Amino acid sequence: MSLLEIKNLEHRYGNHTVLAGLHLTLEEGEIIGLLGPNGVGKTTLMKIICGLIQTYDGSVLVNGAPVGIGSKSIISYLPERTYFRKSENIRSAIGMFRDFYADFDEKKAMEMAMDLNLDSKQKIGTMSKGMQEKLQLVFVMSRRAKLFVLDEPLGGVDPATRDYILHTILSQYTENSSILLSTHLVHDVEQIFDRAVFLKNGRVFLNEQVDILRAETGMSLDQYFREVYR
Ligand SMILES: Nc1ncnc2c1ncn2[C@@H]1O[C@H](COP(=O)(O)OP(=O)(O)OP(=O)(O)O)[C@@H](O)[C@H]1O
Repeated sequence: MSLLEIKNLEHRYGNHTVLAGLHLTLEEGEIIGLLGPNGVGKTTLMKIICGLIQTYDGSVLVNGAPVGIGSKSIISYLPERTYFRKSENIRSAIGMFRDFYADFDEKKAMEMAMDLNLDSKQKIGTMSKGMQEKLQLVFVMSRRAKLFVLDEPLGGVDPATRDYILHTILSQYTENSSILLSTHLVHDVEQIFDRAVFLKNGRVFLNEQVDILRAETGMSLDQYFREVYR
């Protein structure tokens, strides 16, 4: 059974078709880069996988079952925008996550937050955008999920912190979990990808192991990305 099996997925916003017969199968134990230019449909696809968009045609199976309560319990999702309440601090947010997710590792979350020099008593609303994004990632990665869906986890953070975050992502990842990660920072992130999925015209244009891609094209993933979307 595949971790993710998508067949003939179609989604439109009004008259605007974004996903047009997309097929994608992913197995467990991989870090997958979901790549493509602005507006190609990465966030839309992630929201469908995570059950936030329910209006679509086609079939989406997570661990063999349709998207629903079961799939939500094994997916940890980092949305493109943070969703903390501004008045809470790290401690109270940890309490909320603990109540919400049975697989949330509170100790790990606090350790990672301290590693990132976040102050557990500071109100989240007074943290900078980058700090809030780091915190959100810490929480999302502190679940023992089977599939992590990370929408642009590095968007707002400084280059030094990117390395810590990549390290965090790698260290939380186990052989029977997978990570689907979208980013425009292909050069910075390609070292951690096992597989790259390129979207184009509402479909999967390419789904290949990154090592094979590099060997076959003689290019880095970043160079190949620029070629494809030139
Ligand atoms: N709520 C919405 N209503 C109407 N159109 C939308 C909505 N959300 C997204 N779209 C459109 O759907 C298309 C795909 O958007 P989506 O956010 O999935 O792309 P993306 O690949 O994640 O882009 P980016 O890399 O810029 O984040 C875009 O043309 C966008 O304008």
